[in-house]
Amino acid sequence: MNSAAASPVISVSGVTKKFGATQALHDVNLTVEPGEVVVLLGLSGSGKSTLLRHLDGLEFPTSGTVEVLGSNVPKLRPKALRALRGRVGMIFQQFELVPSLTVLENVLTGALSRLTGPRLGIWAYPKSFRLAALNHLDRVGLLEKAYQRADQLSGGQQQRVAIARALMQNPEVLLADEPVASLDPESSGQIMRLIREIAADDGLTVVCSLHQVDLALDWGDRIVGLRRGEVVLDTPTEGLGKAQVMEIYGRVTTSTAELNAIERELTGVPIEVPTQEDGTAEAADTSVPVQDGTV
Ligand SMILES: Nc1ncnc2c1ncn2[C@@H]1O[C@H](COP(=O)(O)OP(=O)(O)OP(=O)(O)O)[C@@H](O)[C@H]1O
Repeated sequence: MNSAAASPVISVSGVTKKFGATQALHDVNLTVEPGEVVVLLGLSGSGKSTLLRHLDGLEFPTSGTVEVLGSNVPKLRPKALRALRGRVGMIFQQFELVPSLTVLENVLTGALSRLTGPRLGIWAYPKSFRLAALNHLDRVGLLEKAYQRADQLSGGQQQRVAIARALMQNPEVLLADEPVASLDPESSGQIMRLIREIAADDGLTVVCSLHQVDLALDWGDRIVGLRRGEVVLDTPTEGLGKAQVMEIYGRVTTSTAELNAIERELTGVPIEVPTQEDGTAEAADTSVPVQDGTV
């Protein structure tokens, strides 16, 4: 193996991010190796989007370093940052398609970082790009929808278009910010399977934020749990159970109400937490083994 292949794709070190008085990230460290499929797991407001946005240079750290594909992201000049973004595909909870454009043209916009000047209409793109876009639509199972307006598609179909658009960049890294939060369970499963399939076929490194423990355990190679901007869990999913994930979240909170809220949001089902007289949760049962927890 050569040294380039052994280098991490993502290396976040000591990153703190403040938005005014709000500390969105606190001393975050994260290393992602080539081909890894990592889930960022956490509640709303735990810092998942902020961390993902640092990886694409959409946010810059207040302190700490962010390296992606060998580049020190905050230090990049605009042209180099654009070039890096061309190697990093991103998909979002709300798909972010242009509703009035056809599916095909939406996919083609994924190639804009490789072209110069504005492009209006599919005929403004070189033939090789149009063929590539059709090929990507075929991969996500939407070839027959190529000439429909994007807003005529279901949510799951729109997310497929967004994936095809990201593929148009020929990315090396795929970042997905709650990609199934707006979808029903069946479409969610299909989209998550599709992302894994494409990641395996194309050798992509994936970092995907989710808030459902079950989905994260089923889907990722590794879970990185965020809580109030801090990494409280970083472990392979193999052999890891939901109880262990919850136990770690339990160990980093002291309030019963907060723990119940975490359980409800992460799983949809509140658990009974024994309370002490002062209303705080009893110390977590440390008899449950925790793998590599960094709480
Ligand atoms: N541009 C911003 N300006 C001010 N505060 C922000 C900004 N972006 C994020 N925050 C704050 O930073 C914290 C982390 O937010 P972030 O969106 O990263 O969390 P999240 O885990 O992705 O949540 P969600 O799943 O709801 O998107 C929150 O308190 C949020 O209000």
